[in-house]
Amino acid sequence: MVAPVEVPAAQRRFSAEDWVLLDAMGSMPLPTCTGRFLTMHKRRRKKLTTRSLNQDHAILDDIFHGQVQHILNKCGLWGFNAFTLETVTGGRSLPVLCVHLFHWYGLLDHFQLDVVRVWKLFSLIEEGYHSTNPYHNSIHATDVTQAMHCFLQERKIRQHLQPLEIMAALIGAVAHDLDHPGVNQHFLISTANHLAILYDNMSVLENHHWRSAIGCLLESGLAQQLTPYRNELETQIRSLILATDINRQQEFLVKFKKHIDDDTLDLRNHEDRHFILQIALKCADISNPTRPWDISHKWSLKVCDEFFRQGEFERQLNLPVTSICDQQSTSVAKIQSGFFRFVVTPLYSEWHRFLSSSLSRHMMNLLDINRKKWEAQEAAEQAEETHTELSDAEPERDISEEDELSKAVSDTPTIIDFIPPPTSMLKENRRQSLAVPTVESALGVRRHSVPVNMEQPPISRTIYRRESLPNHRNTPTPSGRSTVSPVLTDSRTSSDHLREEDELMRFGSQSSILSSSSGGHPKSSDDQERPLSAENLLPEPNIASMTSSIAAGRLSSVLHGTSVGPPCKALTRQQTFPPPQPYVRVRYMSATVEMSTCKETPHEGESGSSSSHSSHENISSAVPQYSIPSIAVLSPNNSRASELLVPDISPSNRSTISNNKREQENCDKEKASKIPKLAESDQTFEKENVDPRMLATSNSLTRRRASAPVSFSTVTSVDTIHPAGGALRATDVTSLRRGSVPVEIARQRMDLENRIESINTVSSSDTNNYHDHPRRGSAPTDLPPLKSNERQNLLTRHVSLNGKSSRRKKQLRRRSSGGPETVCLPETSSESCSRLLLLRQPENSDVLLARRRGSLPIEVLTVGHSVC
Ligand SMILES: Nc1ncnc2c1ncn2[C@@H]1O[C@@H]2COP(=O)(O)O[C@H]2[C@H]1O
Ligand SMILES: [Zn+2]
Repeated sequence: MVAPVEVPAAQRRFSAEDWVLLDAMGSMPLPTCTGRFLTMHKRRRKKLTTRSLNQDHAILDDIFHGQVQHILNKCGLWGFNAFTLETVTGGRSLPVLCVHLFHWYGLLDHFQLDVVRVWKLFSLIEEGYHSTNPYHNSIHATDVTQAMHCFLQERKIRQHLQPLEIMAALIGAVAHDLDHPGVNQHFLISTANHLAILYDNMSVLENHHWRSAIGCLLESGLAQQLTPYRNELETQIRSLILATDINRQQEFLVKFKKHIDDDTLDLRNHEDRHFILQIALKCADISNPTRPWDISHKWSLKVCDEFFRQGEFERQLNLPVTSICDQQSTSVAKIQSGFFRFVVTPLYSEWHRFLSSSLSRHMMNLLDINRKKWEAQEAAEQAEETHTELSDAEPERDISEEDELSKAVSDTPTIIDFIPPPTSMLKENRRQSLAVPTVESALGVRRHSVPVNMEQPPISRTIYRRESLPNHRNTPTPSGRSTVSPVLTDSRTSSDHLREEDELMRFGSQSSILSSSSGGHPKSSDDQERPLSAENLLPEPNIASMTSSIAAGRLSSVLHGTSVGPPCKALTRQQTFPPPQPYVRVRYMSATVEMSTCKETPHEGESGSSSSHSSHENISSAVPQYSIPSIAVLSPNNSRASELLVPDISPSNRSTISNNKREQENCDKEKASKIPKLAESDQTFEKENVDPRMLATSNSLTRRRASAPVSFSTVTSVDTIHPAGGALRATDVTSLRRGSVPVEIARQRMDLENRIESINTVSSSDTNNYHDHPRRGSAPTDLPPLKSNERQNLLTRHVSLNGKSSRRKKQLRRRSSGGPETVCLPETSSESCSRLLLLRQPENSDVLLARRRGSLPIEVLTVGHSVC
């Protein structure tokens, strides 16, 4: 073992425990590197219904040829059902459809392509989709490709299309979500996923999708057959897939609208054709709402299933639950109504204006029919909720007209829920552990475990804050108000909807302007604070993110600019799914993402990296050897890997997308590395979600940030459960407890009864002691006592991210992002823990309720309610 004292100054960031583990890891055999570069270690392959029979004896064919042919013959119709094709092809709908289309368009003949390689390409792509994703799986790729095929048939488009453009459009469509992990970019950023770091939080998924697509082209051998066209083909695929970033929706919509208004699109022009193909792919990507109801409905359920699954992961990780992913406070109908209205309708209206064909009319009709069905379902749900509330509500409490109005639109997600704010905002002061909220703010924009100390804009219930956003979007004005434009007010009537949409549009374009300009601004010190995420709160060269002691040293040298050993070319890779529990996280963070050929680590889709060119030089040597099955993207075996990573943007290629200023910027910035961002980070903070046992007590207590569990080295027995605040020393509470989520680390053994009992035994002096100390995180904060009607509001009002509120008894169900407000102290030598309940005296139950923040368990709320 290497003692810390012997470590050179440059490496002193490792703790003693790190060195023990590093030493142990150094002696472990390294797994074999396959050059795979994926969002997961393992991916369960789809299980075909007849696999057990045909695997061994090939006695059964999974493909029902007659039916397949029948469906393929009709694949130009909008009523196409990808699920049916998936069934009759025995789970191979993607390669079956794509090979058929390559034949149909004459691409095999035109480019003299080997059909076996073509089949291999699409098989690889199919394999690259996660069959475990409810929505982002290969059937979605089939569906989008078929929609793209329909659009390519449109008179306005097809007459000018070139074979290369058709091929790029089909490959772009089928690979546009390749290796999608089933969670959105926000989640990847929040958990500091290796992809988010690699792409500097910009179009993280889309960058990964297009690179994976190029990897498949190489691995299938098709790229070699297409040598004369490769640069152009890859450039187009890249540009098409990057356009599917939902964050760029407004950017494209505004541009498209303007083109149509000014009648400036000339499809004889290559640039214009490419722009229309980008729009076509965007439309195809969100085409499911415009399909016949039975198909559309199925997709809706699937996409919400995936959202809710993400919500559960967020809950498990003690992250704020994304509004549309929170099954406890939203519904499929609400999500669909919002998505249809705010995302699909604006884009499809323009698409219809452009195409002006029978297909576009048909799609608009179906969209309208489907939207009405979801809205009817949403209204029925709301009526039921109202009914439940009325029957449960106190008799004297009338629901005012205003309440009714706000209820009607209360929980429908708006555009802000689907099209997230610019990533630049996420980089700002993102802290969860903030100070004392006011009653007004709690009533206005509070949701879940987001801090409630938000500044309120002058217009009541105006949205400018949503969950997971930085707390200060804009520099406050001298009056302390945010300068962010009001986006949406809730006190609207149906006649206000048009105006509202205008406002939403304005917000959207603001978003994209902000987004695209973010990179141009010099980074303030605030900008440099990395977004809240599990790994960001880990000590940088933590053992958890190392693959070997050699790699650790190398990564350390990359991160900290030291010269320990030869330059390192490997970044570490973590498992995205399932998200590890905070305390077992270290176990999951072992696989590596290979950056061996990553001469530079470019990213596309967004500007914003201020990284320097030099950093890539540090990433250039041996690769930790791991076996990660799946598609090769950045493999050293890839003959053109360096070109792949630094796409050849020749002047001619550049012209392809020259009308897209943002992508040009991206090309210019491709040589920027992500590493300096890590190196710049503020080293004075510990990271969250680290294995608590690996943190020194003093560090963990003083540097604790945000929502991760905290660890204490204090050794207490499970028998010494402290009764409420009575045994909770002020120093424990104030210095130990920080962050906005519960601090459960060890097992929780105490049931609700115990807690209730404990509540009743808390003494006022202890409570006062507790409140005397600076508060951070989600423990109740000091608020003025509430009047009874305010209390009623707090108890029953549901406040959404949108700032919309309604009184919903339902919301009294669990709303926290974590478990009970307990502090468990893991022992170093045994498993036992003790818990400290941060409780209050019974007579202060009003205050308790008023102080409710997201992480407080609902049981405690209920207790408080019952003693009112
Ligand atoms: N029916 C739907 N309801 C809600 N969101 C959807 C629906 N269809 C598509 N989306 C979202 O729109 C996104 C478009 O890009 P993705 O396919 O990456 O991910 C998609 C989903 O997040
Ligand atoms: Zn998609």
